[in-house]
Amino acid sequence: MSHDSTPSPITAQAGTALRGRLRPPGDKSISHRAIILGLLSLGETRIEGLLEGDDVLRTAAAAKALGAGIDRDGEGRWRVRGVGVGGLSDPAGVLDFGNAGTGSRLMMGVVGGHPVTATFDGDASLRKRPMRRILDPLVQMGVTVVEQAEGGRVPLTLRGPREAVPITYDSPVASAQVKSAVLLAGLNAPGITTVVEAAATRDHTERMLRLFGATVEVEAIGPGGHGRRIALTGQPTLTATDVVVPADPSSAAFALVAGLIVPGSEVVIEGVMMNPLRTGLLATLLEMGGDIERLNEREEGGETVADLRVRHSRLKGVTVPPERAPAMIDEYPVLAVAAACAEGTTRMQGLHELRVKESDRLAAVAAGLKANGVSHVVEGDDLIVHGDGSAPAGGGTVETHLDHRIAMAFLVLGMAAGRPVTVDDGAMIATSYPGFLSDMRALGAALPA
Ligand SMILES: O=C(O)C1=C[C@@H](OP(=O)(O)O)[C@@H](O)[C@H](O)C1
Ligand SMILES: C=C(OP(=O)(O)O)C(=O)O
Repeated sequence: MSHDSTPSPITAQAGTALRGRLRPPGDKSISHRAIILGLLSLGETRIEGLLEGDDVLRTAAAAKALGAGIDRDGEGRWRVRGVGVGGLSDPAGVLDFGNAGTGSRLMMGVVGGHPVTATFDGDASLRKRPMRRILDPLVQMGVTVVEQAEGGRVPLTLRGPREAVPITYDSPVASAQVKSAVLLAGLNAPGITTVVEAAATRDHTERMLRLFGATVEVEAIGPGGHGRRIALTGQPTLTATDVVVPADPSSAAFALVAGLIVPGSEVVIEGVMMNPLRTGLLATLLEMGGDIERLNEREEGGETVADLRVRHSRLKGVTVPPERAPAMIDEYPVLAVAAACAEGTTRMQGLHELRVKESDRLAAVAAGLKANGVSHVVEGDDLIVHGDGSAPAGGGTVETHLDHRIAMAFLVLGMAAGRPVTVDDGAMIATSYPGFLSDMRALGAALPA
């Protein structure tokens, strides 16, 4: 998403109850990976339900620049003709990933496993995000960082080695992006590339690699079996396959919380992916007393999905332990909104990774709560929100810092607050959920067209 244009503020206000059904867009993590593995396989991958948000469109453009043939057949229906592992060519221009951490970091892994040179860049938000976490393992695999902005940031240029070295990487951060970058680089390395993670993060890369024909062995390790050792056998022939993308639980989160906090609401959110490494918010909202039913569980695209029926509920404060963070890392902004409407104190612990997202989400959420009269405190890496069970005051303007989730979360707050809530810029919503405003309006939310 280029952000040279003037900001577009959006205001949400409390209105009638939310009612009806909605299907959130395709999962962003799976959408990026479907395009990337399409690029790295032989034959034509057909994707259904692809998220057509700006982040994913950037990944598609980068895949094309690296040699893939890409066609859009209709809404969410895409075809990718791959070049196979080892088949990438030098891109003609800079790979501009806009606002997308996932797209840029995973593609750094792809490029790093091939003897090609590519320059990565992005918007003002992406230019602030740490890339050393990706560059460190890639350098161990033989990649040369030709150029980089200060502190290991984009714009940066990578040159992959003639043959990547398979490594065992003990990841210092709980990050699916780091894990995925190493595994994707390992695809074109002879031998076994292993990633060890102390806490399991979303496993879409591992699952999809298998779907395309790679051998990936996964072992639960560490106390309580919460960690993972993932071993990929390098230089497989990946075969194009069909991918059906389930609805994104991180996008569903907004309607889910809105349904809980707007009085009188009853909403069904359809086809939401229930991968246990993505359901931390659901578990937390249930603990808070949320009336949420999991209906019609079924398999879609290799994942369990369910329809979620949510009704307005009296929520109570809870403690969210740090070990739950990987399973709900993108959902804390909207959980903070639920906490603002709950009775009692909600403690969200171990949120350090929130500081390196599209914005410093810990600071951005705290500032947004303050602007809207919600009592809270940040203690180290913990966010503590005090609610009294009544509607938050609202009336504030929230700075979104080019962060889609901050924008959507505070618009949800506005749907339940005493006075309207304005976000200073809604443009970034299109990176992950282009239909957000119209979907929420269809349920009855008082949002501008
Ligand atoms: O791998 C992925 O698709 C993602 C991993 C997470 O990031 P980290 O790996 O930085 O935790 C998450 O925040 C992001 O939205 C998507
Ligand atoms: C953190 C996110 O995405 P990314 O890292 O891909 O920019 C997100 O979507 O909340």
